[in-house]
Amino acid sequence: MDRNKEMLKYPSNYLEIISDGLKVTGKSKRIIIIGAGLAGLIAGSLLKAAGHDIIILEANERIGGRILTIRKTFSDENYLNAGAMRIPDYHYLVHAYLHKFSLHTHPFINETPEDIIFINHVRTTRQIYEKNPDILQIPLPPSEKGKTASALFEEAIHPFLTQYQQADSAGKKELEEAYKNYSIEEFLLHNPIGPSLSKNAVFLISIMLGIEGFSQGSFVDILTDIFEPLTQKDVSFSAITNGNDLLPLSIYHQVKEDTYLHHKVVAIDQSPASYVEIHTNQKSSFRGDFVISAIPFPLLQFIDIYPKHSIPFQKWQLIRRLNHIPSLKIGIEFHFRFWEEYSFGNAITDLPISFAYIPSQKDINVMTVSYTWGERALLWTSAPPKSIYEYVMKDLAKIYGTIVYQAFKKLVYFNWSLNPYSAGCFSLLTPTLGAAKAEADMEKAEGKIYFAGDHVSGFNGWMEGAIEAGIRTAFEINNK
Ligand SMILES: Cc1cc2nc3c(=O)[nH]c(=O)nc-3n(C[C@H](O)[C@H](O)[C@H](O)COP(=O)(O)OP(=O)(O)OC[C@H]3O[C@@H](n4cnc5c(N)ncnc54)[C@H](O)[C@@H]3O)c2cc1C
Ligand SMILES: O=C(O)C(=O)Cc1ccccc1
Repeated sequence: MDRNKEMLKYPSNYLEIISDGLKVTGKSKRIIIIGAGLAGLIAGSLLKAAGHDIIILEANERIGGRILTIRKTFSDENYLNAGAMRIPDYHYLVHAYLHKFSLHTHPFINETPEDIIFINHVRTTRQIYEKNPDILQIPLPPSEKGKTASALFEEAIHPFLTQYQQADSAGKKELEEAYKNYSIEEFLLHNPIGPSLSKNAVFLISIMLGIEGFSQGSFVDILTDIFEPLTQKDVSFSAITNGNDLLPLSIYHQVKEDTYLHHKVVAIDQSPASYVEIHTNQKSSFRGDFVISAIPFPLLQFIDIYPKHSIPFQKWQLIRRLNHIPSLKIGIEFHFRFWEEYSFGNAITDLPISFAYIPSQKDINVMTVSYTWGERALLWTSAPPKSIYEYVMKDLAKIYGTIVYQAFKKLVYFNWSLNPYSAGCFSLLTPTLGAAKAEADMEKAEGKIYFAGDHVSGFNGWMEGAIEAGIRTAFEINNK
């Protein structure tokens, strides 16, 4: 995929707005922003710098939303990015803000030849597997033998991807329309324009590419949007040294005195002609000219909006259905970095832990020992908390050896499905939802209500999307 195509998505001025701010129009407005995640903070900081009067209402005791760096549980400078953890090299808006705030980054270790693959009770390394894919002893038809999961996946999507990359925007829309009813799993099993794969090949691809939690996701959406960075071979990733929350915290310093924590918005009333009134759980209310909802769509269902029909039927249908998929991360601080002693890499497995990532920052002893999405995360949600240690360590020992028991120091986990401030991880479009999204015109403001957040962007599920939507809404209101 042409990584620069993402840049073509943006009006050229997004990067200028990050470096120079919005144009000062002299027409100061009061804007209420719901949510102090990345999107809300970006919108608030830009509007404030352009001379507007802003208020940010945040339900939680902290800012940052789904960027969550857990520190206090661990010793010394150790931390776990329990939410956003990696930044694709072509997410230009994120990188522009990292530059603006002089935040240091280091390469995020997404995959290495030393990664351990433990699938079908077979333990091997990525470099051995890539030379001999049949080592996993997964029953495959002759046409699929000797091919890696990536090769099988690339063969299956190549015809579509070639057409899509060569098409102009009208052609892309036609292709999206033609294949909008396929889930990723359905496309791979009953490929309309390429080789169909066996069930076992789709199983293998799901495990190796992490789409197991997304199997019912829209083929078009997964390939062209949400999963794109993870399925392209030549994408590199980075992470903010000492924790990804340093990005929202850097922005927060600019709007701290305008932000109310512990203020959960419970109602938006845009009935009055000349203002919108926001009510919170603190029995306080705030009036403004406009409001930016920078919270996940699922949570908007808990907010009363007046007049009821000020949100069109199609958009309410989407708000109700654009649920966030489950996700759970488990981190362990170890007494010593055993992975360095044995040159171990990350882990990819069909065991319950699914993915494990060794820390990319060299002096950190905290490993992400399990990262799951979708139904794989639900398995952990069902586990009694006191069993999590036992289940995790059993899997880790199979992959890294019993050294993990000697090295163990402290375990922490974060279940995004049980998080009242996000209702899960991020939204996943199913084929029918893709159509509903197009109909609902998600980005369009409804009266005085503007919509920001990764879910109303070209980068759903990524910080890039939160920034894009934050800039878009600030830009639109500033020009009113
Ligand atoms: C497990 C996980 C892994 C991820 N990995 C990556 C990654 O590697 N790279 C990447 O780029 N992105 C990743 N993401 C996605 C990224 O974190 C999000 O896209 C981004 O942080 C979303 O920002 P946002 O401002 O749109 O929403 P949020 O961060 O969800 O912010 C919404 C805010 O609104 C607040 N809120 C909710 N309801 C109310 C209410 N009623 N009143 C007031 N406030 C309210 C919440 O407390 C929250 O602070 C990951 C996310 C998760 C969960
Ligand atoms: O990189 C990650 O781990 C994320 O969660 C981002 C993401 C977003 C959407 C699909 C897969 C990964």
